Amino acid sequence: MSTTGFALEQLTAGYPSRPVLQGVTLPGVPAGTLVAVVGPNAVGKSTLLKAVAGLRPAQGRVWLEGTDLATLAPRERLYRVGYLPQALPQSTSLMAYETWQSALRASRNEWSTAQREAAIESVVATLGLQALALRRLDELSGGQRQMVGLAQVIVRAPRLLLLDEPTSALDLRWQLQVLQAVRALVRQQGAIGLVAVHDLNLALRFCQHVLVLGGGNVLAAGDPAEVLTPALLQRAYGVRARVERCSEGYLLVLADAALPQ
Ligand SMILES: Nc1ncnc2c1ncn2[C@@H]1O[C@H](COP(=O)(O)OP(=O)(O)OP(=O)(O)O)[C@@H](O)[C@H]1O
Repeated sequence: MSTTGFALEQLTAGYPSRPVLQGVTLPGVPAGTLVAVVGPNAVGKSTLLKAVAGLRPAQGRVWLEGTDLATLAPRERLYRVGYLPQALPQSTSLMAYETWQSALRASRNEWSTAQREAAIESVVATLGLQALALRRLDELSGGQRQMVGLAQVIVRAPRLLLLDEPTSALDLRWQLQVLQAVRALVRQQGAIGLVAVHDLNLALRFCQHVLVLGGGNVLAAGDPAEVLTPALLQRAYGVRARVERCSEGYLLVLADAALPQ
């Protein structure tokens, strides 16, 4: 399997004595697509993102723009792939701006100083982070630190963004602002984004593709509006749920009851 976009072929990953993902396959997702990775707690969403990032040993293939990522040298993989972990960035006395500079020094050292500053200004404007740039990380709230961490990933302009619950600490406004910005960036740059999220309404609203994990493999994948049906939600999460179109025209998941296990 080879593709101009992104694909997974028989990806198997886990931990010693705990296999988590067994042969996950996701056929070609076109460039410019934001993919929601969803599924219940402990199903392996973070493990999948770490394996794709090259941070967990894995078998199988991860295709990006026709290249099997495992064949790349670590530095080249770092250039192409940006990973935002689920845990918030470490609190340090560095200013947000300095953390963005150091992210660029680590992964874009071929860029001139002017290019790096332009990239930082662009991400600050896109995410609306003007008020945070000169603040120290150890003085920021959890949500503010999450936005600084996201900017560290985006500023490098990776071809593949792996974002593990990037909105978990954000209020309603910032959830929308961040996912709107990520969707627009992925589209404009012809990149690929994989976003692990619990909020299926965000997946329905912002993602063009959804990968539903269950039992170590893919339960369903495709257009979120077609995949996230009440039957699938019952199977994946053990809930009785409705999917209804709101007055603004968006599909919304309404979970009515947890079913007995
Ligand atoms: N470092 C580790 N060592 C051993 N097992 C681990 C480790 N990290 C995660 N696991 C296990 O791997 C499985 C998948 O975990 P993972 O974090 O990928 O799930 P997840 O779908 O992201 O969950 P959540 O929605 O709760 O964040 C879980 O059973 C978890 O306990």
